[in-house]
Amino acid sequence: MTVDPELLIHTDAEDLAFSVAERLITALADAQSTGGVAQLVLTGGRVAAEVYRAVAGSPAMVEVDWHRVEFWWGDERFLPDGDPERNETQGRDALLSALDVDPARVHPMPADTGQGAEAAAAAYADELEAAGPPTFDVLMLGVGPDGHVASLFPGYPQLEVLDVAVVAVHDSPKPPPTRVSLTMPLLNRAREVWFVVSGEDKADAVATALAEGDVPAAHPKGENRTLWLLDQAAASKLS
Ligand SMILES: O=C(O)[C@H](O)[C@@H](O)[C@H](O)[C@H](O)COP(=O)(O)O
Repeated sequence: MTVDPELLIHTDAEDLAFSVAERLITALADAQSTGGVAQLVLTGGRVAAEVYRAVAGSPAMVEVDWHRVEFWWGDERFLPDGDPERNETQGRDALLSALDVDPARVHPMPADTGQGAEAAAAAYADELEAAGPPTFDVLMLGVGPDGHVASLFPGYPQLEVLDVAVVAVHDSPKPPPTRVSLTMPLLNRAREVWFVVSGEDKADAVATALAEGDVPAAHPKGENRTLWLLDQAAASKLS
């Protein structure tokens, strides 16, 4: 069962980042409250990195047993290991390096070792098959000005792929050109889907997505909750 999206609008990007950070800490602690492992899917991008830095700097972060959080990624820029543009690199720099994580529970998408993005996608699909949860607890998504989520771009064939978990993306309109991404079925395999969106340049995409228009961001829905966590600028085209 999926429910209607919930909008939470924040004053500005800083307020958004701090609010989402506190919400994430609470959600992970709640997911652990029955003694289990919290399953989190990270996204890339500037806005997400601000959230990660706010989590790492929050006094409340002690509420989470970070050793019992499983970290996945929704997409990755297919670049060599350690490349500063990789979502993994940015996630480690902004968040993971500040936490006492269990390295075995950190699942970055493969770096470019010359194997090709298709092989990387297949390898991550295997990892999800072997170690992934039936349902993620929280799946975070940024949204592009064109309404893309993860590395699923408007008009790209990967949007229609329903029979595999992870795909390679080439000629991405957002650099770098080659990426690896969860497919839409996986973006819907979460108790909560959180869209974290800041800035006027996203306002049209947000309005289109919430009107169930023809953008990728219109499709991911949480099984329990779908949260649109916005600043006023990103919400400025909502009627
Ligand atoms: O690899 C990436 O770039 C992301 O995963 C992508 O989906 C991102 O979340 C959006 O493009 C928003 O990015 P910004 O927050 O930088 O606008």
